[in-house]
Amino acid sequence: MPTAPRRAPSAGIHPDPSKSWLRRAWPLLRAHRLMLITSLALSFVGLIVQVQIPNLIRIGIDRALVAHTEPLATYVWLIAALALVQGVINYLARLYLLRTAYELEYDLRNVVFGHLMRMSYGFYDRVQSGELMSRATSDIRAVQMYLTFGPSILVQCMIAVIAFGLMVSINPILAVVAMATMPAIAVLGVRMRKAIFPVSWLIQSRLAGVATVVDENIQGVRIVKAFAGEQGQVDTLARAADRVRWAYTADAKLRSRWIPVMDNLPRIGLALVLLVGGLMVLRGQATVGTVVAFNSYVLMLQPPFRMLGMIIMMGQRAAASSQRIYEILDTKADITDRSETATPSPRGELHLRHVHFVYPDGTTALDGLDLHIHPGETIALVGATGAGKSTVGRLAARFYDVTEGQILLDGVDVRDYPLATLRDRVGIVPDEPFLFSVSLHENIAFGRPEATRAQVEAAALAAGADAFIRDLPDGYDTVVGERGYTLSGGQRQRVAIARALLVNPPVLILDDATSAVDVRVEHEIHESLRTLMTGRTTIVVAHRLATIGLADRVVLIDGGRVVADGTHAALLATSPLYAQVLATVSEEEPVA
Ligand SMILES: Nc1ncnc2c1ncn2[C@@H]1O[C@H](COP(=O)(O)OP(=O)(O)OP(=O)(O)O)[C@@H](O)[C@H]1O
Repeated sequence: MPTAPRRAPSAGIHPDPSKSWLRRAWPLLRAHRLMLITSLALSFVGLIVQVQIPNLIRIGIDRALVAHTEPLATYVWLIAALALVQGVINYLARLYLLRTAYELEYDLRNVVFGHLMRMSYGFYDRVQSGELMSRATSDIRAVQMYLTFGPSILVQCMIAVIAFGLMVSINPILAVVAMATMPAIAVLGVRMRKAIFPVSWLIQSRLAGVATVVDENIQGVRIVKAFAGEQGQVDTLARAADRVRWAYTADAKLRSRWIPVMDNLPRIGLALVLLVGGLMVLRGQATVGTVVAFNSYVLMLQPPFRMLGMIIMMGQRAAASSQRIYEILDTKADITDRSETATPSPRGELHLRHVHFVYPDGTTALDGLDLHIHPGETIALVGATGAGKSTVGRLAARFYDVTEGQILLDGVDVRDYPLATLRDRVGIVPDEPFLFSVSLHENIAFGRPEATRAQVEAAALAAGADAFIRDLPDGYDTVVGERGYTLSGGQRQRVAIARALLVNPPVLILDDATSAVDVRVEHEIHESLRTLMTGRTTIVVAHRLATIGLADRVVLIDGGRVVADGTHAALLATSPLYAQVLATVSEEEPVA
């Protein structure tokens, strides 16, 4: 299916954090100002038309029904025509307003997601994905709503000014009477929102809580089932759902207390207009048409006054939401292109010099590691759990930057490569390969989206994946289930190997690529791995004896540094620690 070309966001957020949230969001609004202003202008015109209708009713009643000086039909047609015009104008105003809102949301979403994609591993170590999801959805919506619906509500409030002017020109005393309840409606509206607002927040966060429980259980359903944890999880969900129920009930109680009050206030306004207006009619100071028209004005004016409270709360919510979005956008990506140095032609020589590395949470993983790997060499990294083996690969591919020391690829510091070039030259097959819910072709071609079917098939063939893919109902077009769970561990592993093969990097890091599979499948994968390793420098993080067998040289790591380096046989003979680590490894070796 051809994908639509992506529209780049029209604008971003002002980068200066010292500015107010609205000023920082200003570039976004400005980018869509034409559409927003058109919508606001249309809605203003619509309101002017709307305000004319009660006045026409007044004239119609007074002249056609009371004085009999003009035909009734004239007014009926006139009002119907104005209603039609107002309908068309309102349709356009609403259309443009919603389009502005969704364009703005599109921009904000793209800006936030683009920034998230630039962030490094360190950032994702710190933040919770649920928290990010909520920022990327409900916070963006809250800001969008205020930026677009806020001005629109303000324009609607202008109706009060226009209508009041018109009422004063008809009957000043009755105009004041008609407006008498409006301040009370505005004040009570603000109070109502203030009372309801915290509960709405509570509902939002509790709904997010339920979503987290559901999400974790769907993601972790295999563990839940494996440990017969279904009942426990159902109870956990019931507790979260009960918290939501409580918050909704509290919200319902508040609303049922406030809404009748808010609904009845305009009726008091109507009664006042009838009382004062009626007395004036009896004394000949006003016409019947005026009383009817002012009734309509009272009803027309109360929604904008009610909405004042809403706009204040929307503003507060948007301010809080924008701060959470800005927090993400203000976090600078720490792994970025450093300089524009000429990159040497790839040979695959990797040299780690006195590398120290401390994870963002303070854990020291590497502590003065020295390692030189020659082009085309395959080394196995061996060590006890937590020794720092995987960290070596993460630093070589620059998922993190070294704290001290240097990693040189073909004589140039990895930090001096453009990131895209570096990632092309250092490939990683992780221990838990991640597959996207797209076709197998797209999964294999992830690093080379332009690859042809023939290239994808060749990579899959070399990785030993071609045969099982062809057996699937749609072959290479088969869409794998979420995270590739419709495939077996060994199949996923082979798809990941094919993905790396297609990119063809001169340096390859296999992070324990066979840990998830049984010995028979491991044997088959080793065949694929051998193909993968030929002609390139390879680091294998090895947990199994068989994997160590793939390497020319074994490097033993302990406490974040190299403690022994040589062939398997030499290390076995000279390093008691190596023998000890191997003994643990062999114990973990699954029985075939
Ligand atoms: N993202 C992280 N944040 C903080 N500390 C981490 C992180 N990843 C690893 N560590 C810590 O760094 C140290 C080295 O971890 P590393 O994953 O490199 O070990 P390893 O030798 O690959 O272990 P294993 O064989 O168990 O996979 C460990 O103490 C580990 O707890």
